[in-house]
Amino acid sequence: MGVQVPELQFTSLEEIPERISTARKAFLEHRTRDVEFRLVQLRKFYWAIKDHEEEIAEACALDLNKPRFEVEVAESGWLLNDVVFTTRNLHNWVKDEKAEDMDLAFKFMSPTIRKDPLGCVLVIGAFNFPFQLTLGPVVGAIAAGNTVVIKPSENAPRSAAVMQKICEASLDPSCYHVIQGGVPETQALLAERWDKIFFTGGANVGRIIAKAAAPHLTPVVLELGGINPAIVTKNADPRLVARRMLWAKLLNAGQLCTSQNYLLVDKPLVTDVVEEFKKAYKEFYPQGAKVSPDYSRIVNGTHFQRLKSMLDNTKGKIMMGGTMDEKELYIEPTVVLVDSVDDSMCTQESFGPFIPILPVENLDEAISLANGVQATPLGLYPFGNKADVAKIISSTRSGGVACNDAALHIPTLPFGGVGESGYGAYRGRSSFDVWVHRRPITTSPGWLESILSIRYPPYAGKLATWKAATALAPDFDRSGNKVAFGWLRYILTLGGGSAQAGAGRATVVAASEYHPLP
Ligand SMILES: NC(=O)c1ccc[n+]([C@@H]2O[C@H](COP(=O)([O-])OP(=O)(O)OC[C@H]3O[C@@H](n4cnc5c(N)ncnc54)[C@H](O)[C@@H]3O)[C@@H](O)[C@H]2O)c1
Ligand SMILES: CC1=C(/C=C/C(C)=C/C=C/C(C)=C/C=C/C=C(C)/C=C/C=C(C)/C=C/C=C(\C)C=O)C(C)(C)CCC1
Repeated sequence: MGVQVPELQFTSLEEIPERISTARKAFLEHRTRDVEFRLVQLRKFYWAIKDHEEEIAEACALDLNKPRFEVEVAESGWLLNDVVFTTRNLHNWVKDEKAEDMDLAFKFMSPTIRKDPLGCVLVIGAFNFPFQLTLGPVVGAIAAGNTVVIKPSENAPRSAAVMQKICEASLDPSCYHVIQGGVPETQALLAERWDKIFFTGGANVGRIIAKAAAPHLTPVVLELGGINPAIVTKNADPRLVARRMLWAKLLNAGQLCTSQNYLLVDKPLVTDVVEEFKKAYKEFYPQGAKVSPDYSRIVNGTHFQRLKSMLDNTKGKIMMGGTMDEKELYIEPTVVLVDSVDDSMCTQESFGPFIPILPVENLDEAISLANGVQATPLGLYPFGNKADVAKIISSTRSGGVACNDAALHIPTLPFGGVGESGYGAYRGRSSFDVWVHRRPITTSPGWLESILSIRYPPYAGKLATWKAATALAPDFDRSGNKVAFGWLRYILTLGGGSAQAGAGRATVVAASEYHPLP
């Protein structure tokens, strides 16, 4: 350690519109259209992240007391891999796609899908994994050819300052801008028109973002939190449950949007699960979490007080942990046995190291409670045998599911919420897809004019030909049942059927309509 980390300086409010207009102008001048330009930006970005790894670690330590291992796995190392993965695949992702499922009649128009950049976009980051969650979406936005304005969270100020340094050291200053600030600066950004806004944070601010975007018809991605359940059936292994669930609450001291908020545990397993939590805690932190270099702190006093009042107000029984130190913003990993989902430990997203356990009679009760607490959380963590897990997945909804695990998300799988946990997904290829418009392009050759002339007035006598050429015949009856061998009948009668059959007819009928141009 010992590297100097810059202080965060807020951007002046007057400067914000000018910076946005520079970014917009750069897009309108097509500077980011060229794929080689994007690749060079990403490659320079990679080396800037690499060159600032010490500062990233120091900033994360100052902001959150984040352990070096977690920084390298989930911040700098995560981003470095993300950039390499993107640069390796970008030539493939940007390629025009041949449109699928096309009727032969339209194949002559060479239908393709172009992946067009959206324009000038805004990324607003969160504090908890500041580098990953702010610059991760930016990697995709650059790859897709957008110009980007980046607003890191002011709640991780040192990380925000280092992000600015990294961006300014590597990225084209006309296309990519970092704006620093809190609520007034974010509101100044939101007053402008964007081609997409990508927000990671809580649902309350998410609503503010969506409202601000609506008058401009700006599409929004909302990566929000969730009151994520873990469901533990009688067939689960208590040791595995405890080790994995505890891990999700040790990472960044539980300030992790994918960590479980509460556990619904089959009654006969509760004692064993609690005992295994104690064993795992002892194993992970033999001297306790407070003196360990491998345990983060709560980000600030406001969040500390919020968490403290959750614990103060619980009617549950503390089974493990429960200590805290406001001066150090330290809260111990804490297991609480509760008797209702209405307990203060379960009614809100803790975003901290709390592990409330609610005993349940059976799996049906667990599913019903989970759906009642929040029907669309960000993550869901079922523990049990194959049949239990299958039943849980098919009776619930969530952004993602990690069976027999906690908080896990493979870095290149699409990641995003559903319903109350947000909308839109990124990571891996989805980080590119989320930032492009799939623009269908067709080209109608001149020689097709005689066939296409069926669309022009006068219409008299043309409808029957049109229908015969284009109508798809159903392969199902009025009761909704699939008709066996329906396709054969349609082909034999030239009455419709599959796309291929329709295409054949279209060509035959259109050819019969052929009249040379006058
Ligand atoms: N789905 C995900 O990927 C993900 C990741 C991390 C965090 N989260 C969620 O984020 C929440 C915690 O993160 P946070 O506290 O940084 O989020 P937050 O909701 O406080 O949002 C932070 C951002 O919003 C801005 N902001 C705050 N109030 C505003 C207002 N009134 N008007 C305009 N802008 C405003 C801040 O300047 C900051 O940039 C948790 O709910 C967590 O679950 C979700
Ligand atoms: C190592 C070898 C192998 C493979 C081993 C495997 C598969 C190990 C897997 C380890 C995992 C899953 C480690 C995960 C660590 C994650 C950390 C520290 C933190 C992540 C935080 C994240 C993503 C935060 C996100 C936050 C969000 C979205 C919101 O708040 C073999 C078996 C292949 C070969 C031998 C060697």
